[in-house]
Amino acid sequence: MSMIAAFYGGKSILITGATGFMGKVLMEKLFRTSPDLKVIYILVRTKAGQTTQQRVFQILNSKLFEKVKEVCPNVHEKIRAIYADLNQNDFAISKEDMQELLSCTNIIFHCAATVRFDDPLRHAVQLNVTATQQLLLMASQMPKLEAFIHISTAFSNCNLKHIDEVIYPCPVEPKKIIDSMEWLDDAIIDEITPKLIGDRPNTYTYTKALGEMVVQQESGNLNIAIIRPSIVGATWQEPFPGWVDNLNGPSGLIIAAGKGFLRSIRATPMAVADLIPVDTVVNLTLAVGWYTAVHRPKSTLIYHCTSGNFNPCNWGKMGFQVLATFEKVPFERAFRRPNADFTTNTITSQYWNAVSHRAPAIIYDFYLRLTGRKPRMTKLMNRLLRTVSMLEYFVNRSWEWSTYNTEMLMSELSPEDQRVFNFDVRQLNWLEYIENYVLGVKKYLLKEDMAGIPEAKQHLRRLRNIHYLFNTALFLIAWRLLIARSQMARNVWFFILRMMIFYLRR
Ligand SMILES: CCCCCCCCCCCCCCCCCCCCCCCCCCCCCC(=O)SCCNC(=O)CCNC(=O)[C@H](O)C(C)(C)COP(=O)(O)OP(=O)(O)OC[C@H]1O[C@@H](n2cnc3c(N)ncnc32)[C@H](O)[C@@H]1OP(=O)(O)O
Ligand SMILES: NC(=O)C1=CN([C@@H]2O[C@H](COP(=O)(O)OP(=O)(O)OC[C@H]3O[C@@H](n4cnc5c(N)ncnc54)[C@H](OP(=O)(O)O)[C@@H]3O)[C@@H](O)[C@H]2O)C=CC1
Repeated sequence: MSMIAAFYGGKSILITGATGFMGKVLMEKLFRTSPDLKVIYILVRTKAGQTTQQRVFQILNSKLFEKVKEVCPNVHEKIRAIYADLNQNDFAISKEDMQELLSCTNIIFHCAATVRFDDPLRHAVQLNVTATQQLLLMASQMPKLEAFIHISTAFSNCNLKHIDEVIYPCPVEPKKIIDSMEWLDDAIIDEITPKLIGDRPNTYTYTKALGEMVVQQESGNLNIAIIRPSIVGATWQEPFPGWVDNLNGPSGLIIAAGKGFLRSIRATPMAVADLIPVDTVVNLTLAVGWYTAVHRPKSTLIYHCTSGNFNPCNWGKMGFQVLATFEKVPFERAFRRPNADFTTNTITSQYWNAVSHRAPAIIYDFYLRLTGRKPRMTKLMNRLLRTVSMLEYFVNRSWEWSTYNTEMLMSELSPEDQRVFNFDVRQLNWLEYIENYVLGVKKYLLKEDMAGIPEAKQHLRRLRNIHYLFNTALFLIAWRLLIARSQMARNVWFFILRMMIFYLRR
């Protein structure tokens, strides 16, 4: 019997960010392994015209939850969606709901965040810092609370090369930042943002670091732990391999590469690609919840959920395997044939951007105009290149994360828990994982059918022929222009012709 699964039995669990990528997998695993849990409260806002109930209905009816429905047929009765907006005071939770949350909650998993790299500082602070502070305040009023688990990121201190499982102070106190957001206007905030974030690449990593400081400062008597995952990718094993439902991290780039939009990138092939499957993060999170509640460590423990020091893989190897998978299972209606040119040089990268990305987009838009359609490719390409430029920071550096606490926890688990809540990435076969990841992107993000593979392969052959034709035409035009202008080129051309005739006559 799994001790961790048994621990969550009969518990009332509060999850923020349950509608997000990680939140959904966390809920799924909880219901599947502890179907006798009492209730999962989830804080949900309305979005895209959907009520909170409709959003929950959609999640429960997704493929991700198919196994859960077998194990826990009354899952819809055990999930209690509470309307909440983490940007509002008291999260805009009704009095009755708040009362229920305060009096019943046993465990909190705080996953909600804005993960956008380009969010204005005010918004990122509101969600990643102020909301965390408010949630801690709520937690301090919960008499039955056993553990508060905060999800941060391994990149909250990405300005350092070696990162320990400790909280590093930021030069300006989070409280001062929160206060200043109240009275500074947007223009001034924009102006001081680069100074505040310092040598971090974006507001996301900066505000996640501030969030950790808030956790440390406001922890009071609470039992708290912080988990720092690196780049979270599709599921490795559970509930099935390759599940992914958003474009963050590598997923969007896999689409862009598979559809032939992205063919080169400024990336260091030997840099460690610190990907971590989402089910691994969830298993560690649940194990940490159990350990924190049962063993009540004296101080706030931080757990790095990373792969680099256990089972390193580099971007070069990953890119290669992604391309190999595209050969077997190509994406439909590609713009160009997939390719992967890695360059570490900024000038070469700009050259490839012009030749491989912008020029084909301009030519295609010209073709759309000629055929009476609205040009769109240049705009799309500009957006993609902007996204890529934001991710480049993470594919040109390697970090070392110490994993003392994570290893300690692994050794504390019974063999059964090590199996059911496996977070040992040493067992992960990267080539297999990447292949499943690409397949998952095709199935669950692009919603493409495997029956379309022969047609997709045929389309790629057509693109290859167009490519050869285009290059031959370009060469002939260039050569014709050269011959018209240079005696030397004419001499070479006639020499080649004479040689060809000579050999043909023999
Ligand atoms: C698995 C192996 C990977 C190999 C890669 C495959 C390629 C192989 C061969 C290719 C050849 C080239 C070689 C490439 C190989 C190099 C490897 C690259 C991979 C890796 C990169 C990962 C780095 C991630 C680092 C993460 C570190 C921190 C981790 C965290 O803690 S948090 C989670 C990470 N957060 C994010 O990823 C958020 C990023 N997104 C944003 O910040 C924003 O969305 C934005 C990018 C700034 C864009 O904002 P906009 O306002 O402009 O637009 P919007 O959000 O509305 O979206 C616009 C359209 O763009 C689409 N889109 C959104 N996000 C992405 C994305 N990440 N990638 C691609 N496209 C994206 C969005 O859907 C919109 O589309 P539309 O609706 O059609 O317009
Ligand atoms: N994905 C990754 O690569 C990594 C993620 N992390 C961390 O993991 C955690 C989960 O990330 P992930 O699941 O990928 O992120 P997602 O963007 O998929 O999910 C974010 C969640 O936060 C919720 N949320 C955002 N704003 C509000 C709001 N104002 N009120 C209520 N809820 C809100 C979202 O709700 P809604 O659906 O309504 O938008 C969603 O449920 C985050 O803390 C992130 O920092 C750490 C390392 C890597």
